[in-house]
Amino acid sequence: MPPSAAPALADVTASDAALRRFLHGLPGVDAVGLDARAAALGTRSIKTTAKAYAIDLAISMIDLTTLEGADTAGKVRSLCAKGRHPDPSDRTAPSPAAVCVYPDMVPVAREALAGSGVLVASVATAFPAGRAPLEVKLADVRAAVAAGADEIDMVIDRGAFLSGRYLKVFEEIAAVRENCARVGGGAARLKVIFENGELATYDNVRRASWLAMLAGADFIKTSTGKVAVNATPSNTLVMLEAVRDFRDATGHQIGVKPAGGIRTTKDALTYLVMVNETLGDDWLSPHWFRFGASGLLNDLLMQRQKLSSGRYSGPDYVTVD
Ligand SMILES: O=C[C@H](O)COP(=O)(O)O
Repeated sequence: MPPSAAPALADVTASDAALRRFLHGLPGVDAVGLDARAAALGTRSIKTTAKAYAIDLAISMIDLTTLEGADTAGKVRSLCAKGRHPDPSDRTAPSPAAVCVYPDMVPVAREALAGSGVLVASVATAFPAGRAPLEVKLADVRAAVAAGADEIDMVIDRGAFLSGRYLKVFEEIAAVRENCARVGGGAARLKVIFENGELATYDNVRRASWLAMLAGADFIKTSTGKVAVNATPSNTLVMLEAVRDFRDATGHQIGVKPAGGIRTTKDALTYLVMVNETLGDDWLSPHWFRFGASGLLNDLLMQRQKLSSGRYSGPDYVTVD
């Protein structure tokens, strides 16, 4: 429980039963209204001047990701080079927030990004399925942190969540958080991935959001990018509302990271409009909002070039993805 959590929330994690009562007592999500709201926000138009600003903001919010079994040190180095200088012809192009890799690639990314200001994020906890004993998951986290990860992206135990064992999920997140501590002080920021596509209902997404925030998540993240349904405007909107309500209740601000399947500038701008309308300026920074994406950066760079030069340079021009 965050230290200054409101007294009304102080007891909700004391037992499985209390946690279940609390999570099932949250207001139900009106799925029809939610989908309509998310769709309406997607139709907003943005002025050209605001668009240039929004594109740069979106670039700065990317966790530039490669999470493939076939990843090599060479591929990770190329991605990091792109993170340092996304547009070699225009040094004013901002860098993404982080490069996100598997734990064994953290030392490679750490070295390649040294001094760049681009963070190293690592998935951990037996990503993406999370099917391993807790000790194995915690060792995964410790190894990534020891190798220099600035951020850890963990997956929740969806089997436990879906069978109502909320306290198990809570305790696992809390244990991972403890293991994010760095020797010598400080801690990696913790992003908690729900895999919304497996949670089946928006009510479950809302419950998972509160559960993760109560357990000490710094960020809540929609998806691994490895299942059929990943981030959607609707399931992200549920999470935006949850972080808003959690801050109202506790004073703690939590970040949000939609991930998986976000590939176009139009998609990214839809999410930024949603953040702005739901949460306002306080979340419009890479510290509080991220896109987990492998292919979004190139489209944003192409749109950025189009805005400044009036023409597209084409996908080959913006290099590796
Ligand atoms: O967390 C990031 C996702 O794994 C990236 O998914 P994507 O390849 O669909 O962009």
